[in-house]
Amino acid sequence: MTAAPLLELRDVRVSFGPEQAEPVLHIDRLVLRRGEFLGVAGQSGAGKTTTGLTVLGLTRHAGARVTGSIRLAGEELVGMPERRLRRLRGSVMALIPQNPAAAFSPVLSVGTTVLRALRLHGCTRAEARQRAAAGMERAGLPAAYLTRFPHQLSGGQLQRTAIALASALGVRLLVADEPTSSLDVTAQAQICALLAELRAEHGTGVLFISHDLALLAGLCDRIAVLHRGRVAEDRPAADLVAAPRADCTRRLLAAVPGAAEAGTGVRAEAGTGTRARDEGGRPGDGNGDRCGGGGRCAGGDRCAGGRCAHGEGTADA
Ligand SMILES: Nc1ncnc2c1ncn2[C@@H]1O[C@H](COP(=O)(O)OP(=O)(O)OP(=O)(O)O)[C@@H](O)[C@H]1O
Repeated sequence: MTAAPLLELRDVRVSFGPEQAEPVLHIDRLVLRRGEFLGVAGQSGAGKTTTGLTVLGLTRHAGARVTGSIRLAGEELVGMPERRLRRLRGSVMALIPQNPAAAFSPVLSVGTTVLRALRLHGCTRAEARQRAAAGMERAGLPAAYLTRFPHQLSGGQLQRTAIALASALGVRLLVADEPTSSLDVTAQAQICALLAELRAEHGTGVLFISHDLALLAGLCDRIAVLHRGRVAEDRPAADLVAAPRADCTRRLLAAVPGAAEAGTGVRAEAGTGTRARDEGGRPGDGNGDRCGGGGRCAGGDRCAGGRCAHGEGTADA
């Protein structure tokens, strides 16, 4: 049985500037199901970020005109009053930005930001504290880090704190806009594994925006490739990278290091399958957890939450 769409975009057009301006984004249809990872790929300027921000109702702040239909769990977002949208952002959907510092005030401890967000969405003070600490623990960070200011955390730690908040809020939809592009491969793997845990625990659907097809291939169920604001192809990740149909997809694949030698097949190098713990967290066992990638992968079973992030297969393969 096919799961009902968590998010469905239909004939969505986004334009900036004068009334008669051509839309920079025109998506006929894009669907994300509950618990699904949908990769959104495309070269620079293709419309990836605009897609994510439009779903969250944030392009309107930049003066965009948005028409068409965006339904989240059946509720229409296009034209929704800002007040209601604000309530949904944080309780039902959230953004993990490329630069996590943007999500935190530089003059507040990250804990203050996290607790405020939780209180805003109905938690009592005690509940907020408990959920924030649990979220940090899940993200592999000591709860004591909540007392730190953003500049006292590394990019990866800050990104994990942002995900800890999303986890504490139990959001159903996460828009992750290039969340790992500024991180090293270990931190990248930690973020991917964390997102996969969110999926496993809350059934969170993730719109994962990246120009990195190898990363998306290892992490996502499906990938939609955008080209000049249109969906050029939208197919199961494995099929898309094995046999790309659109020229723009082929170009993105050609840009993956090593892809030229390996033909079109991309071996995703997204995760290492291990999740390091920062001091004060649960210590890793040094071996990493075992990978669920059908026994063919040397990673851990945290490797994208049972779905192998190494392009080797899936846990139940
Ligand atoms: N606020 C804005 N005003 C005018 N045009 C905009 C605005 N935001 C985005 N655009 C245009 O929309 C198009 C898509 O931009 P977008 O940032 O979504 O691309 P992208 O695929 O995320 O690119 P990148 O990978 O470089 O971040 C571009 O042509 C861009 O110039």
